[in-house]
Amino acid sequence: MIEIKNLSKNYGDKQALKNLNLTIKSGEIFGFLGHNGAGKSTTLKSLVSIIEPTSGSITVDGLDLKEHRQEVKEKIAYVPDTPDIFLQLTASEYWDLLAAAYQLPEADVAKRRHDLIELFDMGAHVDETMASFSHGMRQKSVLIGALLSDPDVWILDEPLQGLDPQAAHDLKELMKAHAAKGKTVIFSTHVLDTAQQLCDELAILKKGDLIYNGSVTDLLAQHDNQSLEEIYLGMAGRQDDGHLVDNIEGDDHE
Ligand SMILES: Nc1ncnc2c1ncn2[C@@H]1O[C@H](COP(=O)(O)OP(=O)(O)OP(=O)(O)O)[C@@H](O)[C@H]1O
Repeated sequence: MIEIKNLSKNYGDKQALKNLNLTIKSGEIFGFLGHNGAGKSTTLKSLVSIIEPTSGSITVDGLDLKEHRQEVKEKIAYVPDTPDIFLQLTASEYWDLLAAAYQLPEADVAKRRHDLIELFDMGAHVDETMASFSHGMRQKSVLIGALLSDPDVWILDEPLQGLDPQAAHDLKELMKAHAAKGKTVIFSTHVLDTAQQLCDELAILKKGDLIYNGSVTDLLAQHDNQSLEEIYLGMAGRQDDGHLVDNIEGDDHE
């Protein structure tokens, strides 16, 4: 279980996160939704200690992140929102580097590495550089690297971005299977269908504020016959009755 208490993050005088309180239970898929700049990546980066929160605390399975940083990090797989990293390395060198950093014995990791490469159809590309990859191939390489150590908690920032339909399907199945084993999957997405399909629980952020936390089922039940898109836009969206689109593509401009 992950507990986030009174978490705030300021960048200079910009408040990216305002007093966030959340409990994320093991065995569930937890999704973060929110417009660009709402604070999703800031939250996820705080959970993996990439950024230092301005205030508040995070505990993972009862361990305070500040006091047990290394121990907690070993439990976590993190996929950042951009896969443009270690571009000079081949995919194989990148995974070797991660296995060494996590001190994973070759014998333990070999089968999982092989299986992940096969699942994401990267076998023909292991000796090619990350720089030569398409966005989706880099994303697959980063996913394989993050999941090599078989950590309990997966924290995935827009993980489906750029994946082909097969890889997206496979990753969603992996996420469900991981949660079904009683482990934790946390991810952010802008794709509401994906959120509806996958999430047990949701947090919706708006300009650093938490505006909804609960199950997708409850959210849909509270809004008769509305789609998740309609509900989401009603809560987090702009109230402009469509005139901004008309300004650009309306009849007056024909
Ligand atoms: N390193 C930084 N320096 C200054 N401001 C930052 C920094 N990182 C994020 N911010 C600001 O913090 C706010 C939240 O950003 P964050 O990246 O968490 O949003 P997000 O919800 O992940 O957005 P997106 O959907 O576009 O990825 C934004 O206003 C952003 O400009």
